[in-house]
Amino acid sequence: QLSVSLGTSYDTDDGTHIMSLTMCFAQLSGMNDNYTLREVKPVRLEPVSKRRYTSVAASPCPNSGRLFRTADGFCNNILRPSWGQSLERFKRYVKADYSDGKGAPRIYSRSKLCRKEPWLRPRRCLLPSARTVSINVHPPKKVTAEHSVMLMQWAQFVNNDLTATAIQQPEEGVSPCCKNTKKIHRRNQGCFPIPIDPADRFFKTECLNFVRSRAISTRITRTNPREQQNLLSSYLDASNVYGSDQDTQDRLRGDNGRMRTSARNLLPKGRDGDCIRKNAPFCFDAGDDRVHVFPGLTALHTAFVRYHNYIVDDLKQHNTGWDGDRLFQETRKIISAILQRITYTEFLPEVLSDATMNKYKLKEGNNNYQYNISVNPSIAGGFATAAFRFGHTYIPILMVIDDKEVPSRELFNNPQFIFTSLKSVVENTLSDPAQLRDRSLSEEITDHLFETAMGSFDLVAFNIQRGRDHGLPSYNTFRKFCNLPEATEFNSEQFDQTAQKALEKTYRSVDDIDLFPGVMAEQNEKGSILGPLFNCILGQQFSDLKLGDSFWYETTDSRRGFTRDQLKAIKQVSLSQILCQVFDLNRIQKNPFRHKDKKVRCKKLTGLDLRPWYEH
Ligand code: HEM
Ligand SMILES: [Ca+2]
Repeated sequence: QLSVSLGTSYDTDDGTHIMSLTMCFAQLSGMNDNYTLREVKPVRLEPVSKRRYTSVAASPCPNSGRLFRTADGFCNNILRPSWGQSLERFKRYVKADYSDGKGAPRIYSRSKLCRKEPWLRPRRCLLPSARTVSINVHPPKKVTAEHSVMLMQWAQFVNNDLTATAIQQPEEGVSPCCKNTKKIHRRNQGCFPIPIDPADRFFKTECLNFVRSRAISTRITRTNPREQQNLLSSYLDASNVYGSDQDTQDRLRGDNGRMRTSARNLLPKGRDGDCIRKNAPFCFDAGDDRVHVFPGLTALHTAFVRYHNYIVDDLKQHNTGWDGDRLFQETRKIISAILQRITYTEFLPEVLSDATMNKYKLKEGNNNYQYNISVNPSIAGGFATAAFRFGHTYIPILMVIDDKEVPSRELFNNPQFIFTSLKSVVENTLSDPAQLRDRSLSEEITDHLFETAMGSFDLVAFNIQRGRDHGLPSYNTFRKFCNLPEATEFNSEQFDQTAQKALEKTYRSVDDIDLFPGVMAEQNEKGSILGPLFNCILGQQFSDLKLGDSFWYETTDSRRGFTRDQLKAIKQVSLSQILCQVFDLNRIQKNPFRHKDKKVRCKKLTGLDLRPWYEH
């Protein structure tokens, strides 16, 4: 079923090849025959984050005059300039757990039961296949949520501002991965295929191809184990709109501070192989290359490029002395601030409990934001590889577009409806329900992800396998990190009865439970759609992203922040109002994340008052 052609690859400094996940999937699924990789620039082998300056004077970062964010996040922290910069390593909240202590995936059970004959050397048991965990612990169930598909889309849009893991290409001769099933568990190389049971409900192959994430360093030891690399600036800085490096930013920029667009004010034309182009005239270009993954996501990218241009056009009229650079940077700063504010004041309260919002100081303050230069704003593995993947549970089974039901499997990576029916995509992203946040996930993503004639994938199995690839410790280890009691038995009270049974059927030991299934199986915390461990990991990461960002929108540093009046104006804007404005809607829910919320006339919502930016 899966015959794989790996196409072109790019050599980096160290001779390995990297690409992002979408590219990898596109290739593995044979999405496009003439698929070629976007050029990947040579990558620093060693992160420079060990470098620490003890004084502002010694730091290479400017610290006077009017300051704007760099494209890649460099120098946001003037003493640790590479913290949060694109191409840096993921940080870890909990020490890595590799099966060889260095970099081989976590594959062995803690259980001692696998010695068949007592006189022989005990044999270590393997963990269950990630596909088996997916089938047993995350079966499909059709229950819709009070939340709209827009909540799922915002989560993904934010995610694509924060994290994209660099993927290694399998070595020549090793690919396709599945040809080497015999030794799969012992490999510390590019391939780590997911075994499939012959009785699998859907897949008829022996295994699913899986390419390991790129190791940031080739010098791996027990004290310096394998680490993964984030291709994005980790800051919530609208890098999904503007790119995570200067070249991408330059490519996306138009004249006079504007962003480039294409006919009918859509995103600019990108490279042919970046999407399924069957019925679309072209693929788009955007700050993050996963822009086509779902129509609502493409719509949000379109929304913020349009909004950028709207602001630039207004400021240009009033500040005739500003050149294109100034117009661009001032607007980019407003857009990043609005993205931060929507995320922390509109989105997070929908998913985290009030207690978590308070504990991690995630609520908007009153002129009392304190930047903390010793907080590392990089993304943690446990967040990217498990916790923030909670959004996958929300992916709908279908979407209504132009009054027709379209199964999600036909929407992945397919931009055709953006060209034909953008307004309908937006309206239905707002009014269609998301799937309920529970441990079940739809077959659209567990059997039919990125489906083509060549085959398809299981996203849940990938989440679990990715965790093992990254040496992510088990669920219980993270419970300990969060000061939560560890599960000692499968019938621990944080799981409901059916989840207990599913976990027990799948794992030999409670200490084997992978983070993703464990956290997904937890019962929700009061006032949250997520359990306590989710609340802790997400709370901690969003706290780091806020306290460790010297350009945080509420900063009182006059060189990096806004004036009082500007901030006041920013605090009037809402996601609903922006969507109304850029898509010319008539009515919308005040809360775009709840599909049943009462709709109001768009005219009633307050927009961004740009007068505080006018220079006269
Ligand atoms: C239409 C919906 C979506 C599809 C088809 C999709 C697909 C994928 C795929 C294929 C991966 C890579 C898996 C791997 O090999 O490790 C991934 C990663 C990820 N997804 Fe999704 N996803 C969707 C929505 C979401 C949503 C709503 C969220 C919520 C926040 C989310 C969060 C993540 C995260 C955090 C990662 C890891 C990113 C990285 O560091 O590389 N995804 N997704
Ligand atoms: Ca970013």
